[in-house]
Amino acid sequence: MTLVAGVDSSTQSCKVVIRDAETGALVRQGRAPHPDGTEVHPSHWWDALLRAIEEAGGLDDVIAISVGGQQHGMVCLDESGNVVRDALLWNDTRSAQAAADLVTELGGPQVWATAVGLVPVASFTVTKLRWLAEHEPDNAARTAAVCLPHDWLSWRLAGAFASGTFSADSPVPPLDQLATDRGDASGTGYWSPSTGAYRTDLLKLAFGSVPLLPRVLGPAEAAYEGGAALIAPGTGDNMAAALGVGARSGDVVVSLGTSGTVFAVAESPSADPTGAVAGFADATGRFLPLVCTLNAARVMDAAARIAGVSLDALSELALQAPPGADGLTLVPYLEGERTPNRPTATGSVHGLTLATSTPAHLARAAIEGMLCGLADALDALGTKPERVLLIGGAARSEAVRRIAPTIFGVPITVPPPAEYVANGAAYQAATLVTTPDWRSEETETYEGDAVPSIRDRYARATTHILD
Ligand SMILES: Nc1ncnc2c1ncn2[C@@H]1O[C@H](COP(=O)(O)OP(=O)(O)O)[C@@H](O)[C@H]1O
Ligand SMILES: O=C(CO)[C@@H](O)[C@H](O)COP(=O)(O)O
Repeated sequence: MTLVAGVDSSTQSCKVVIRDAETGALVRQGRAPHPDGTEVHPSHWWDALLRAIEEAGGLDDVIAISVGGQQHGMVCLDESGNVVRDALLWNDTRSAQAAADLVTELGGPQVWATAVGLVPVASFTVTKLRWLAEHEPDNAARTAAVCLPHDWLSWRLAGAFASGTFSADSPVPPLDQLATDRGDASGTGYWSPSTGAYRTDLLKLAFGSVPLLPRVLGPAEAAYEGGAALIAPGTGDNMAAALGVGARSGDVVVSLGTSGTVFAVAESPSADPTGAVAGFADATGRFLPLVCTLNAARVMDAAARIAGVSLDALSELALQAPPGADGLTLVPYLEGERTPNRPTATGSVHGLTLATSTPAHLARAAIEGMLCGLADALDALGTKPERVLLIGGAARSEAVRRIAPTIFGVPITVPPPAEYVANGAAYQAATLVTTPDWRSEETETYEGDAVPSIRDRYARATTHILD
């Protein structure tokens, strides 16, 4: 059996799957948590990856590996390859003003959308670099190279394979060996999906100089060869999820992880001047228009904490309340929000009465509020899906699966719970060594009558938000 490994280094944890390259059969897996917070030293991701690899039984028998990683995080390296400061993550909103400034300086949202397929908001790397230049000029001056979480982990893996040392002290390769892929590069704000080239002029506008950037690889190009295993180009976690779930034309994927994302596979690049849709590239040579919210699975974590129950109990409670929770409406801007662009917004609860002041109503309102944000995202995407696939940690909740059709107004297809980002990365690794024939597993379909009043009420509630 020929084995490949796939890694999902996402916001909350690192997961590793080891699969048969030919059939995709799962052989072993492991996981380890990441620390909380929106700025994290990348060494924590490396430690978590090493622990997840160990739990997955090691890589000695693996011939290729690929890393899918949380998008947009700013990893700055000095000339020796040391990390300059903690990485600012996709959900860190301190660069909101930098984003607004950059939009104005280049001539408005349309110019950005045409240039790089997206309009800057705090999530994107380019705005974090502007923040760094303005607020930490010494760190900016020490920055010799900038890369993304998956680029950095792949580069560290290359050093580990080359030296045979998988530890905190594994040597690192030279900076000019850093590599990335189209998918993750398209989330920086200084790489154009339509031309396939860096826009170093935009990086210079933001940062004042142009540090070394990773080479951008095509889907079938190995990033590193010569060690004990090939290292595939890797990609952003959403691009890897699209691969893992086998997304095809006509599909829309709704992913409920730390972020909520709604995306589709497209044949041509997109440029949305409203900024709602980010016109990313994907990991197959095509494109991945995507809408992202900052508030998804953790809204349920928060509701469970308030109610003092487990996630499973929260799910059961939510199904005890009626659709619409008798008017209790929760706007889940617990981390600010990205779509709509409300970086300083806070969450709110509307419609409290004696009758709606129950844990069951709160549970239902939390799930409905989270899903309403994603239903708005689906509208913004503007495609009429043939299938809506629901994945991510919160898709494990029975209440989420059953409530989703009432909010989205379409049937929802739910693949078996699995690590689709890690699976997609493993699939990418398999393509380096074989022509994989991975069968997709049976899906379940959830249907239910749409209840438009829930979204109407939610829309009204979003106009009464405190910053
Ligand atoms: N049964 C469940 N019901 C609701 N939420 C769940 C359930 N299982 C896991 N989650 C949530 O899913 C989230 C992790 O999902 P995941 O897709 O792995 O996130 P990420 O990729 O952003 O790290 C956590 O917030 C966790 O609480
Ligand atoms: O910023 C985005 C997409 O643009 C997020 O989707 C990140 O890629 C983080 O993903 P998760 O950790 O929630 O999977």
